[in-house]
Amino acid sequence: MAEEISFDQARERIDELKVLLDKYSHEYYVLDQPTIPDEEYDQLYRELVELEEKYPTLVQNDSPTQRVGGSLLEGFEKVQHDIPMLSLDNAFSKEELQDFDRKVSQILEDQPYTYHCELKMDGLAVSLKYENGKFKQAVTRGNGSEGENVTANVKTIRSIPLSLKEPLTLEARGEIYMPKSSFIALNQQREEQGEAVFANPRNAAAGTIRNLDPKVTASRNLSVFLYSLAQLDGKEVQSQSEALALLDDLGLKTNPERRVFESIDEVWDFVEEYQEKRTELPYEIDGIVIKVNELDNQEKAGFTVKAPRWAIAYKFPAEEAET
Ligand SMILES: NC(=O)c1cnc(N)c2cc(Br)sc12
Repeated sequence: MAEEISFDQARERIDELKVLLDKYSHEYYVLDQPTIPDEEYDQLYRELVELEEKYPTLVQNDSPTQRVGGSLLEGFEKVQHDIPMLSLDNAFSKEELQDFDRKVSQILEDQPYTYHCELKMDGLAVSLKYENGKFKQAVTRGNGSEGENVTANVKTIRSIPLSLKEPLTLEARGEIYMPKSSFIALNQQREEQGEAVFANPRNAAAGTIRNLDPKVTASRNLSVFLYSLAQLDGKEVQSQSEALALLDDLGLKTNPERRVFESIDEVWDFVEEYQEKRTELPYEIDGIVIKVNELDNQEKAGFTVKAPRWAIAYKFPAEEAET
């Protein structure tokens, strides 16, 4: 029997365990570079559960044990986005990318600019809000102006930290997705249980996020890639590449397959590179997102009614159905 531990000793140990478990969780789920065996993580986690059971008043809202809520959800309340979640104009050829570049060059009146290229995830778009560094709310894109509050389900996604490495208030946006391997395993399980299978990982992720039981969501191994900062208090960034570097520094998960280029021809090389590589990636992508990198240039370019003038999505040709 473990010797009796006092309230103050328990509080100290709970704080230590939270720091350790957050660190190991970041290494495993965000960096994909675990430094301890799973058994050691599980042992620390069990110790935290026991201490919190012994002293319930010491349970913190952002404790790793608080990810999966107990109760079934009634539904999803509607939430207005402070800033609309717009879609992107599409390009389907190198010539259309060159047209886009000519327009950007004209709008920026030949001021220097660079392009930030990122993978276009095939998942579901989500907005994450943190207040003073604490995870507060997750909302789906919905119709762009209004989405659904999916906080309880998103809280179960281990690659989404419940607290940031700095106490900042911000809104980060990205894509929730289901890795290909998890999609295959889930469909096998559903087939064995005589349930309808999901058509693709995007539908599986969307169906999982819209499930009314957070325990089901927690069991489905969803992940996230964040790709934009919609709001940021108390810090300044000058470019998209700096914004993503800040997300990394705060402990948020971003996609590492990204690069800055000076010309649309180099962008096209990147597009062709990933059109080849996409089948080897552990998640589905359906194109490349190309953004003017400098935020002052983005501001100068502005938006049309439905999309930014400073970004475009190159869509890969639909993959031949695997025979
Ligand atoms: N990297 C990105 O910006 C990105 C990736 N994947 C996506 N499905 C989307 C959608 C918009 Br809108 S942006 C974006």
